[in-house]
Amino acid sequence: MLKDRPFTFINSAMSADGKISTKKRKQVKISGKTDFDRVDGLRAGSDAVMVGIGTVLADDPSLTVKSEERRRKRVESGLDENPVRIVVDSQARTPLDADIFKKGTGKRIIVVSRSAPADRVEALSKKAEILVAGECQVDLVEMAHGLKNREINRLMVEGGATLNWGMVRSGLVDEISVFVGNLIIGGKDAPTFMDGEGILEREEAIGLELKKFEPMDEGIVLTWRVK
Ligand SMILES: NC(=O)C1=CN([C@@H]2O[C@H](COP(=O)(O)OP(=O)(O)OC[C@H]3O[C@@H](n4cnc5c(N)ncnc54)[C@H](OP(=O)(O)O)[C@@H]3O)[C@@H](O)[C@H]2O)C=CC1
Ligand SMILES: Nc1nc(O)c(N)c(N[C@@H]2O[C@H](COP(=O)(O)O)[C@@H](O)[C@H]2O)n1
Repeated sequence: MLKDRPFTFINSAMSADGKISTKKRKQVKISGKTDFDRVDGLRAGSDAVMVGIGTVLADDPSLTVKSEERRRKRVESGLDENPVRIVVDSQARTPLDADIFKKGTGKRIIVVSRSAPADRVEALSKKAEILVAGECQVDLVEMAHGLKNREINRLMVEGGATLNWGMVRSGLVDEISVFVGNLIIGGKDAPTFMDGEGILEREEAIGLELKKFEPMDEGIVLTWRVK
């Protein structure tokens, strides 16, 4: 299976109660300085960094490598300054003035479904490569094959809650790293590390093997292998 798709890992930052934002669903700083630097290293070491359209609309991330030194090293080894930036966006809703287009150099891919409005796809195709996968919603397995065919061998997923779940549920994730910060956010409407549909029975749970735990800033980074 793995040879048909990239090695894929999710990185996220959550509160001690598992929230990745507040109920306002806007970007919240959970990581400390050391963790943000660790995340930057993960980005720099990846072929591509991917988010869902919910994260683009909520956070407007640039997903660039922040360290000049890391960007320089990438260029020295024949890569673009930034990994390919990917948005999973069934209906081609990515704003044309999103920061992923405005900030940093390098390739962008917008993954749309076959039902995405043609005019939106046309407009986005001037800013990014368009990868079509799925009928009404992006088919993540088809997408993963498409990314592998584009020589994306190491894929970093940076959320949000819905895409994280979709990727894990589709059996497309090899590893998870999560920074757990020293705060509680609460709220039933605040996004958690994994939202989506969830499961009904314990037997359906996705098993993990703990690989590493590392105190960082005022929290801890947990690294898990997905069984
Ligand atoms: N603390 C952290 O580390 C991070 C926090 N966040 C936070 O997370 C929140 C955003 O999360 P969320 O709203 O869940 O949005 P996501 O970024 O997870 O995007 C979800 C959207 O992706 C699209 N999508 C397309 N195909 C699929 C598929 N097969 N499976 C799943 N999703 C698919 C859907 O929209 P469509 O049908 O239109 O395609 C879906 O609504 C924000 O509050 C943000 O601040 C985000 C990243 C990291
Ligand atoms: N690792 C991490 N820690 C946090 O505390 C965060 N809030 C996030 N958010 C993610 O980073 C994206 C922003 O990236 P840029 O700084 O714009 O490059 C954001 O969209 C989330 O995916 N991550």
